[in-house]
Amino acid sequence: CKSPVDRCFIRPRPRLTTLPHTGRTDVVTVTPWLAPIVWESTFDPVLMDAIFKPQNLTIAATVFAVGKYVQFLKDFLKTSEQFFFIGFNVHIYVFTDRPNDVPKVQLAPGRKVSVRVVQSSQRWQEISARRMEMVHTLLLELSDSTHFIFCLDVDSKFHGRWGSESLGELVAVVHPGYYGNPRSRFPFERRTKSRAYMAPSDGDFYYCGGAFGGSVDQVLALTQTCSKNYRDDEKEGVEAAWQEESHLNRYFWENKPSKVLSPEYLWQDFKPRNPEIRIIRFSGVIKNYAAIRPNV
Ligand SMILES: CC(=O)N[C@H]1[C@@H](OP(=O)(O)OP(=O)(O)OC[C@H]2O[C@@H](n3ccc(=O)[nH]c3=O)[C@H](O)[C@@H]2O)O[C@H](CO)[C@H](O)[C@@H]1O
Ligand SMILES: [Mn+2]
Repeated sequence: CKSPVDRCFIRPRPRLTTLPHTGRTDVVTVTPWLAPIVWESTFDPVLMDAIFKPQNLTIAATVFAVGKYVQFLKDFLKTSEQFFFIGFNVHIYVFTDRPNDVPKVQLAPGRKVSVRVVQSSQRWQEISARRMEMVHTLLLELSDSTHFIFCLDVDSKFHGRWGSESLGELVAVVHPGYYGNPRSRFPFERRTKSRAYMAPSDGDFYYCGGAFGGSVDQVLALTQTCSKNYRDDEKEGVEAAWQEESHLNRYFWENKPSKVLSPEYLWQDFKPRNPEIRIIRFSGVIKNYAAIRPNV
């Protein structure tokens, strides 16, 4: 047998009438609109890479490190070298107001970091929310040679594989804080005056603002809508409960993600690991908000 793709002919074939031995029965693995929900043991990483690697894809990632958040870059970049799309072309775009403080991290062949200088703000809410329009501007400039993009929080580290299994046209990550809660407890924007408004009966999952992605075209559309809605709210003196995360959730309600990533793809270090979380791939570090944000 020549390639890992061929290997699927010699490994035990899944039988449709019995639960596959590689599947999961303790968690939901498909949405009601038939998008996969990616958990450990629902995919074969060797097979997935054998499908995607020959396509010579370039994966972009954006990360913002404004003000004191530059301190998170070193671990973010170093751990991305260990776990994020290993063996693919990866281009990480760092947006910062402190370009001289961006650490030099040793990169494997095919991997690149670019720095883009952005303005700071006196409010962390604005720094976080304005990411949408800056990502949108970046995407307008990218050539056809970039295929997929992920937009990630910087205050985080990779701890496990994040690879080709996460690729899709429109990719959302379920927020680690709310996946056990009923819809009524999701912290959606509930005021009708905001464009991020969600009615009590609305919502599939509560998705996180700290990680999302998809094809360049799909993320272009997403960032255009979310940044416009944030700006239009702002003109009327309205800021959604969780800024761009609220607008993102509204967007994913109207535009269903084609792939959903489980909270393995954005955990939080302060949370104990629940039994269904067999691997933590990416996780937010514990931080002292008062010490690192420009406002409280
Ligand atoms: C895990 C997760 O889903 N986190 C989301 C959550 O809070 P978080 O508490 O995780 O927000 P945060 O403090 O990490 O801010 C979001 C991101 O904005 C950037 N930043 C923020 C402040 C600053 O002074 N400098 C700077 O660079 C940085 O990339 C940071 O990772 O809610 C926010 C809503 O506003 C965002 O949706 C975050 O993505
Ligand atoms: Mn964060």
